[in-house]
Amino acid sequence: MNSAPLSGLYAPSLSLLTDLYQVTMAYGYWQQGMQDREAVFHLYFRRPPFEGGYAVCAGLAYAADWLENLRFSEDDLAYLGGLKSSKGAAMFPQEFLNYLRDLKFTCDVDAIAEGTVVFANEPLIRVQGPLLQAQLVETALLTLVNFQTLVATKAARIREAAGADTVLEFGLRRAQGFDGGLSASRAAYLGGVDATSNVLAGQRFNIPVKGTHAHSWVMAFDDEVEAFTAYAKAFPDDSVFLVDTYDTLEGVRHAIKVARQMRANGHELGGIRLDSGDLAYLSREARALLNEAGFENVRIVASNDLEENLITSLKLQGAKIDTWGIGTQLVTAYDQPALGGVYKMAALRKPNDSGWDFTIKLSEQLAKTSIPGILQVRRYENEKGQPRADMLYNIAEPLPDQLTLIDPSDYTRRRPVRAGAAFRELLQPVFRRGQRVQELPTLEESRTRAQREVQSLDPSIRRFLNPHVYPVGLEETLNTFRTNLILEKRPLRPA
Ligand SMILES: Nc1ncnc2c1ncn2[C@@H]1O[C@H](COP(=O)(O)OP(=O)(O)OP(=O)(O)O)[C@@H](O)[C@H]1O
Ligand SMILES: O=P(O)(O)OC[C@H]1O[C@H](OP(=O)(O)OP(=O)(O)O)[C@H](O)[C@@H]1O
Ligand SMILES: O=C(O)c1cccnc1
Repeated sequence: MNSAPLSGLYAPSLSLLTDLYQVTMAYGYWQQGMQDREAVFHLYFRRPPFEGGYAVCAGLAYAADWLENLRFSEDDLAYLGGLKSSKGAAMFPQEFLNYLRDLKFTCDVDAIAEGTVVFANEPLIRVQGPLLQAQLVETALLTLVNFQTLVATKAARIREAAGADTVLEFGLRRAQGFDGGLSASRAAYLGGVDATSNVLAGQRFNIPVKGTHAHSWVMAFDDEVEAFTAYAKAFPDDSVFLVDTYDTLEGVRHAIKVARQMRANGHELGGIRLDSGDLAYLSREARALLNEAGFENVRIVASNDLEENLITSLKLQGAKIDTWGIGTQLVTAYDQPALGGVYKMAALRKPNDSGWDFTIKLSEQLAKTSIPGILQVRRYENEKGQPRADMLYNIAEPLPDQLTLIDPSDYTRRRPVRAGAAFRELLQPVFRRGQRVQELPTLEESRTRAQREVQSLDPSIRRFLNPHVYPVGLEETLNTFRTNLILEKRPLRPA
């Protein structure tokens, strides 16, 4: 179920889930005879989303599934064969389509496990293999990883604000289409919500499904008491009544009335839901009414455009809310609708030679200049397993004895690595020569990892407002190499 999240969702083949320019470049490389030149690409983002201090990596299960199924079907080839150039000729010749028909994915892929906390500039995925293939997979990897990482991060922030309270994801109706809704539900669960209202996500990913009822249920009856009584008849042990259709506190009194009848019949009301008005005030009043009536265990669910900052504020206001229902803001990542992850070439084998050319994309801003090399991410941790700093280094070059981390956007900021400091390497093999070499963790395992990893971060990095920047440095020889490559590639303009 979890290992093949895309299968059967769309057409038999998803290989055309790409931008046209990947296919035109593939044709060009093939025409040049460059298709098998070995190349290395990294997928990374340049800034954590939501002006936060970290991101939660997600989407690898989808990406691995897509890569494993990368082959062009006859329908795909017929479609590509029908594409025309501006002069009306076939865009791709039959020989190239034949090449695509036989194409098998043979790259090595290393990736950071889903649920790991990650930071700017760290490759989440490294692809190494024939240039044509390593380039062709760019768009799919980005679309599959960017969105889920974004939503998992939003969910982790909401989880942080909610503490030990229950968080339900209610976003499907507001999501970016059904595929957006489905991957958002998966990523939200991975990032830390407890359940979803999305039944398809429940079925496909084994996520617990939960919910209450809508205003229309109340409107379909003559009055609230009748509506609640009918709902309790259908779900005597799992009822949560939505109390704000007409007047919230009056609704709470009606819920209490029905809860008494339920208790007389041996059942307990599960909760009430507030969906409008001042949620701090109304939840406190509702709690008082419920407690006075002997319903201390009836939970108060709140919804209405909630997100992490509102949850924090409501808690500060003394709101008595046990369960948070979160839709729009979570699944659309409302305050930052895209992660901006990129996929950049970092190394290319020299022609007729076994050595590497390390490649770089320059930018006016140092922060946007790519990092050359075949990169690994080494995470240094203290005795308690808390992350202290990450080091990016080039595995194709020997490491010096004394390691120093250099901030990639400010070389004056540097920190030496203590001798014997404990670390783990974050990029782990997923494919070797196109074959899966690792069973990926289940969604549940990735969710557990995410909670553990986020909690292990220093609170200064987790805070929402102006978080501390977690140190990610380039190993000194890599930094020197990068600086020299920038100087070599940048044209000298006389003053
Ligand atoms: N005590 C509070 N402090 C801060 N924000 C709150 C508080 N109570 C509710 N909110 C938030 O204020 C926003 C607007 O609430 P409001 O009740 O006006 O919503 P509404 O959708 O206009 O209500 P209605 O459904 O009655 O039209 C929502 O995002 C809600 O979550
Ligand atoms: O507010 P969200 O975080 O997106 O959570 C989902 C919302 O969806 C439902 O109502 P809907 O918005 O369809 O109608 P309503 O606003 O009129 O209640 C529900 O009552 C929530 O308010
Ligand atoms: O079950 C609910 O209460 C629910 C589901 C979807 C959207 N809003 C609320």
